[in-house]
Amino acid sequence: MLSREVSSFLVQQMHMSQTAMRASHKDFETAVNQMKLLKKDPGNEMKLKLYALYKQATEGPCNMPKPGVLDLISKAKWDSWNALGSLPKETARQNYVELVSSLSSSESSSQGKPGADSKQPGYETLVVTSEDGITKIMLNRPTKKNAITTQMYQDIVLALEAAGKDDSTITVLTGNGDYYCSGNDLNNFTDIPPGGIEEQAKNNAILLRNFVGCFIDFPKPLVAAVNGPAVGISVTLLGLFDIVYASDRATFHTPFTHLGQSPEGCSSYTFPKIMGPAKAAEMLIFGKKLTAREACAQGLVTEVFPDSTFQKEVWTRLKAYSKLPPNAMRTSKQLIRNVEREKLHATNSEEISALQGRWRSEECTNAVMNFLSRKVKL
Ligand SMILES: CCCCC/C=C/CC(=O)SCCNC(=O)CCNC(=O)[C@H](O)C(C)(C)COP(=O)(O)OP(=O)(O)OC[C@H]1O[C@@H](n2cnc3c(N)ncnc32)[C@H](O)[C@@H]1OP(=O)(O)O
Repeated sequence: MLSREVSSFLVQQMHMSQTAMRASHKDFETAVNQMKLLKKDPGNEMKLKLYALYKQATEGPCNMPKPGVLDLISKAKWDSWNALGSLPKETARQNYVELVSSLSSSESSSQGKPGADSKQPGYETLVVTSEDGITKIMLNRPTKKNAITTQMYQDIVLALEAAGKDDSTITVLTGNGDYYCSGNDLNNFTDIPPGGIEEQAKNNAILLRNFVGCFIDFPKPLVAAVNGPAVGISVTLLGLFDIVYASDRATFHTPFTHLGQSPEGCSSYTFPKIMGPAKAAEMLIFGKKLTAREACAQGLVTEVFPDSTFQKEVWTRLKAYSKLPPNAMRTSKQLIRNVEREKLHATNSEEISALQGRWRSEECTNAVMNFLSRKVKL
C-alpha cells in the first residue's frame, strides 16, 4: 500500500516538474470571470482579500494616497491592498486564482447538502475543552506524535475561530502523549487529488495560508504548553504565540532543509526578530535542534518547567492569569501584535509561495519518500 502511494506520488511529481506551476494570465482571467458566477456572497473579509490580490496582480504594489479615516470602505480596501507590500504580481495572480478556486469548490461541494453551513464540527483528532476561563485545544493523535493531517489543519482553524469568540479569556494549544507535535503529517503529500500534484500544492497553499493567518489574527492571549518534543510547523508557529511554556523534555526542531523544504509559520520573520539572525539561521537553514533551556535562552520559550511538575505548574499559573480583566488583556495583546500584523500576513504569503516551489522539487520528493518508506527518521 505504502509503496503504491509512494510511486503514485513520484509519478505525479515528475509530471508536475514538467508543468509550469504559476497561474497564467488566462487562468487569472478565468478566475475573474468565475468570481462573477459565484452564487453565495463570500463575505466582506474575503472580498477585501480578493480585491487586494486583484489590484496587486494588475497594478502592482499600492501607491495610492491613503483615503481619509471617514471614507471607511475605501480605507478598508486601501489597507488590504497596502498590506500586500511588495508581493510580486505573479504571486498575487496565483493567490487570486487559488482563492477563487477554493470558493468555487466549497460552493459546489456544499450544494445538495441541506444544512451544510450550520453543521457543527466534530473534532476527530483534537480535544477542545473550556474551563476556568481557559479554552484548551489539545492535539490528540499521540500514536502519530500528533502529526498534523489536512483535516487537523482545518479543525484547528475552526477551533481557534470558536475560541476567539467564546467566553474564555485565554486559549492554550498543547499535545496529548509524549510529543507536543511532530509537524506536518508527511502522508499529506501522498493524498493526491484528481487534479494531480498541481491541485494538491494549490490546496495545501490555501490551507496553510488560512491556518497561519488564523494564528496571526487570533484576538486573545494565546499560550503554547509544549509538553514534549516539537517539530516543523509546530515550532515555527511559536513566534505567533504570546506565551510559550515548555517541559524540560521538550526539544525544538525545524529540519526544513533536510526535508527539501523552507520555513513557514512566519518564522523567517519572527525567528530572526526573537533570537537574532545568526541563531535563527542555525535553526531554519541548518536544522539545529534546541533543547527547552536553549530555546528559552534564545527567547523562543517563556519559561521551562520540570517535566514531572509541568502540567500542575502551568495550569496553576494559567488559571491565575485567566482571572485578570479580559478586555485589558485583549487590548494589550492587540497593541503588541497590530504593529506587525500586515508584515506577518505578507511574510506568510511569501513563505507559502516559496514552499510551493519546494513541494515540487526533487529534494522534497526524495525526503518525503525516504520517510514514508521508513528509510529515514529525523
Ligand atoms: C498542508 C501542508 C502544510 C505543510 C506545512 C509544512 C510544515 C513543515 C513541517 O512541519 S516539517 C516537519 C515534518 N515532520 C517530520 O519530518 C517528522 C517525521 N517524524 C519523525 O522523524 C519521527 O517520527 C519522530 C522523530 C517525530 C519520532 O520518532 P520515534 O522513533 O519516537 O517515533 P516513530 O517514528 O515510530 O513515530 C510513531 C508513529 O508516528 C508516525 N509519525 C511521526 N511523525 C510523523 C509525521 N510528521 N508524519 C507522518 N507520520 C508521522 C510514524 O510514522 C510512526 O507511525 P507508525 O507507527 O505507523 O510507523
